[in-house]
Amino acid sequence: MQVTVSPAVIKGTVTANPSKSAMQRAVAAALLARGTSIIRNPGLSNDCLAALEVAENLGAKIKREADHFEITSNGVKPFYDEINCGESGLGIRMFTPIAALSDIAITIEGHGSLKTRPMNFFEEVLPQLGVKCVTNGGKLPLQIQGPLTPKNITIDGSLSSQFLTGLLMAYGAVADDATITVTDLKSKPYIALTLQLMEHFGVHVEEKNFETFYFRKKQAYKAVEYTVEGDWSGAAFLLVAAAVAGKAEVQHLNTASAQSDKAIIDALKKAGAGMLEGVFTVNIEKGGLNPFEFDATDCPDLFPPLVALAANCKGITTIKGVSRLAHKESDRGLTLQEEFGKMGIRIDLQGDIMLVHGGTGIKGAQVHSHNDHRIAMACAVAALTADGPVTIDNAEAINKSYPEFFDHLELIGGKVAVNV
Ligand SMILES: O=C(O)C1=C[C@@H](OP(=O)(O)O)[C@@H](O)[C@H](O)C1
Ligand SMILES: C=C(OP(=O)(O)O)C(=O)O
Repeated sequence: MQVTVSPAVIKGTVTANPSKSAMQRAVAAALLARGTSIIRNPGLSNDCLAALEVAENLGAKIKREADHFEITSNGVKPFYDEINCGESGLGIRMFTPIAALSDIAITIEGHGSLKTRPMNFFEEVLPQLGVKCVTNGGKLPLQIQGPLTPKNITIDGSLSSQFLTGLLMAYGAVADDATITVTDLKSKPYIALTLQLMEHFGVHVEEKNFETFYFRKKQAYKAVEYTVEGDWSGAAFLLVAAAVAGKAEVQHLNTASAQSDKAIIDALKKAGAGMLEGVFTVNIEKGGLNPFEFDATDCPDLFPPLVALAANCKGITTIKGVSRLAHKESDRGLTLQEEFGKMGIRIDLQGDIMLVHGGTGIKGAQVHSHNDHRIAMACAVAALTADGPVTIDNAEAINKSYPEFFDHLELIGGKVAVNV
């Protein structure tokens, strides 16, 4: 799909889409529980749909109602010997240890960008927990056979927090007096979200300094009701759109959320945007547009909207944490540099630092998403203040996390044309 976004003034009200990070975790917890869980405000992005399909293949019965999903489970009891996690990094890294709770040999597949993302972790860690694991040279497909037996274990958290999320979720179902110790953990708030979700489903973990996670006694996930929060990661694009091109109200955003990407608020304040935060609503309008310094090491998904913001701020914005971007849907440091370069914005990559030379004028151009949803959305936001239309090739990439994105952009005044 090719989409053209033209310069426009932003004005309007929009409701944030459901968080795929929260939804995928809730689906996993509902699978691990015994009984029927109700998931309200469910996400329907590709990553969420993949999680629902994996949960079904691992034994859950899923019923879709008008405004919620009912997930009935009796724990992990695989129906199939293969699961497919689509393109979701969280999906594969969370469901692999969960699938390993069963003693059935399972092949774990995915497609698109997931095929190139590193999975060596499993080969190194799962055998220590009694799980046979073979990867394809550190990539997909994975062949595993459990059952996973929790032990005191030390893991490296520097590549991704998602592996730890998977182990925590799986330990939650079976561990009795076992500790996971993690060194050099990145993306810590995502672990806070995991622990919050587990607590909601009745499983408590004793966490210290995000270094040790102790499971004191055997617990069981409980089937409960859960409402998926609005997504700060997707909303970040709408908030930046308003901050550079007008004003907007974004609803259904929990300003006390554990979501990592709530940190977009800090960056917007630094850049001088006018902001009014309610409990579940953010009002935002164009302000200063000053260059800013920001550390995105623990909220790497904010890089693309931050670059769209920085492109509009006159001067050099410094964003730390580029090394976290190499293994996302694309190598995001490089793809941002390449695609914003086409729009006349210079980006320098200096080790872990990104320098965005903003305020030099954004040019209309033809850009490519590299099959990366956040690159497509960042280019669309940059288009709002460009000197002409920006045409985005492979714009359907947005479906991975935010299928409603172009509709939402239009709702607040964006000029969007889908080219046939
Ligand atoms: O747990 C999650 O929901 C996620 C964790 C982050 O990954 P890393 O821990 O690899 O940074 C983030 O980039 C990803 O989009 C979603
Ligand atoms: C990196 C992302 O997701 P995941 O790692 O779950 O595929 C993302 O949504 O930007």
